[in-house]
Amino acid sequence: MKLAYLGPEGSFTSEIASLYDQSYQLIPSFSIYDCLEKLNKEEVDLAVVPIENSIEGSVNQAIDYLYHHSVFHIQAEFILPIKQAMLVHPNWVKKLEHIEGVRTHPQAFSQVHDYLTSHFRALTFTPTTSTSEGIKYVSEHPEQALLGVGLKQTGENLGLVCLEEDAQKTPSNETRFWVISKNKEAKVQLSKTIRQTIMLTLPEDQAGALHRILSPFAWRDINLTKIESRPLQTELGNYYFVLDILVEDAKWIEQAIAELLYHKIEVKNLGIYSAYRLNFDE
Ligand SMILES: O=C(O)C(=O)C[C@]1(C(=O)O)C=C[C@@H](O)C=C1
Repeated sequence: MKLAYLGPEGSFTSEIASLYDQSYQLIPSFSIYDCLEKLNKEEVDLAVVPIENSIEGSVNQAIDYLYHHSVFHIQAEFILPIKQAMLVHPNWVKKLEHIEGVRTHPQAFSQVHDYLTSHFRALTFTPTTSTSEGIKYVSEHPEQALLGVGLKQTGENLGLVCLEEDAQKTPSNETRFWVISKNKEAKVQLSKTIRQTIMLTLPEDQAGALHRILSPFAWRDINLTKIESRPLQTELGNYYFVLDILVEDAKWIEQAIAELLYHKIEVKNLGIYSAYRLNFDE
């Protein structure tokens, strides 16, 4: 069985992929879109993708793909602490004033933007499909005065020097990842947090839409951990909604969903899954 992840090896996503289930063959993929396409075309059994970061918010490419394509099931959620290391080729360690650019994933770039502006002059930012892709480029181009950003270990394995281990804006930087399947529903394991995610589409021009979405949950005392609207990509002003629900009693959630359906709200159910917070420092 195969599991697609955002590669190359050494990305934050690969950390999750390699600890998920050792029996899967890991398939590094070029982008989040590519991972989910492989899953949708059933070339792999699972895909692991980043969903949300505590500094930068949702990973829209992943959320939108799940809404616009097929039926997917979330198998599990992992929350990983993210330490963004600032990495440079040894050639440039003593000549940091010559650094001209940074090559990394846009999420990582935003997370370390403050560090870059306070330590370097204006740098050219070149987006890469993952942090590990950027780090690999920096290590393979010693003649270019560049910085890579991402996992310290990935940089050091490729011969780069770490200038700063924790270059992100805030000390608590975390990213949520989902392990996703296409046809297989999740077997929910016992965990501290059990969540359910649904995506909602409203009938056109409904007055009090947000109220209609929230009230079935509010009066049943169901805890929502996130609500977000995303453009439907039809025309300006049309949205779909993503709700993360804390599962305490699944029966009440079923009833709330039935109420939504009664109001002609379309519900795409990504299922009930266990959520785990990882901390490698403990
Ligand atoms: O580029 C990586 O290493 C990834 O795994 C992607 C990703 C993301 O898209 O959010 C994952 C965690 C960090 O927030 C930065 C980048």
